[in-house]
Amino acid sequence: MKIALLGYGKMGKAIEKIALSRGHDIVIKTSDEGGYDISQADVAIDFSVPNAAFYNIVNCFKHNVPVISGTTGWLQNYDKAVELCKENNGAFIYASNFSLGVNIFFELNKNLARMMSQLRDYDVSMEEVHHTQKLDAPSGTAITLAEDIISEHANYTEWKLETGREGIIPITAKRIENVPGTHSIDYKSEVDTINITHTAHSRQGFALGAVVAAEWLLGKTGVFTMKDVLNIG
Ligand SMILES: NC(=O)C1=CN([C@@H]2O[C@H](COP(=O)(O)OP(=O)(O)OC[C@H]3O[C@@H](n4cnc5c(N)ncnc54)[C@H](OP(=O)(O)O)[C@@H]3O)[C@@H](O)[C@H]2O)C=CC1
Ligand SMILES: O=C(O)C1=N[C@H](C(=O)O)C[C@H](O)C1
Repeated sequence: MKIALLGYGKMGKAIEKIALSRGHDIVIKTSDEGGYDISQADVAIDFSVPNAAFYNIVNCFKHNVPVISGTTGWLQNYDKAVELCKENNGAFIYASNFSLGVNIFFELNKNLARMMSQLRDYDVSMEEVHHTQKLDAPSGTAITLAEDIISEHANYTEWKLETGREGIIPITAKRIENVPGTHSIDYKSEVDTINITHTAHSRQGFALGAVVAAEWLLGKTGVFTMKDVLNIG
């Protein structure tokens, strides 16, 4: 596959290594908005910055190039991207987290939330920890986890980056040098705490998931998620 890397930072470089090891070619690697011909690529992988992702994705739709995006912090435009994908008969996968481990963790989180919904003595809270260069907070993964709890748990309708109030999931975002990504969910009562945590040891899991998603998307049209790619849940 000829791959365009839209965003050649920490993730772009990790994806390049894995893509090459799986026999793919990198035909574009860019950290700019333009100055390349996207139609040279069979597939594009966008890991850029929040204010660039939407443009990069829509540019792929316009040139009939399937696109994977892992960029977080641009989701106010996600519905518009889906609409434009359909209008252009394009192919698109966004995931807040491409790693297999986190996608299993997403399922665990939903199942746990469903069970805890019966137990009114427990309050939920979430913590995410990432490296200090991260531009967005809370992380995209934390937002997915919180939205999944809201959809499964009768007590919660919102999340906020603050301490808890009735009906609100409090999320704490910490920034510590070199942490690839840790997400932790606590259900706390007076007598005990139930905790589930996912800890990424490197960026390799995110990068492998993105390349696997790109391989899966080639030749398809439509809007998909990692659940479709991994066939889990
Ligand atoms: N979904 C997932 O599994 C994961 C998602 N992420 C997300 O991916 C994104 C990138 O992460 P990471 O690689 O760590 O960040 P980096 O800051 O290391 O890389 C982002 C790159 O994008 C470049 N860039 C800036 N503007 C544009 C543009 N218009 N088009 C293309 N590239 C541009 C930046 O260039 P410059 O430095 O010159 O501005 C930089 O090289 C973040 O949103 C992060 O949250 C990260 C890991 C996993
Ligand atoms: O910026 C990062 O590094 C990461 N971003 C994603 C997010 O916002 O959830 C995924 C992963 O946690 C690493």
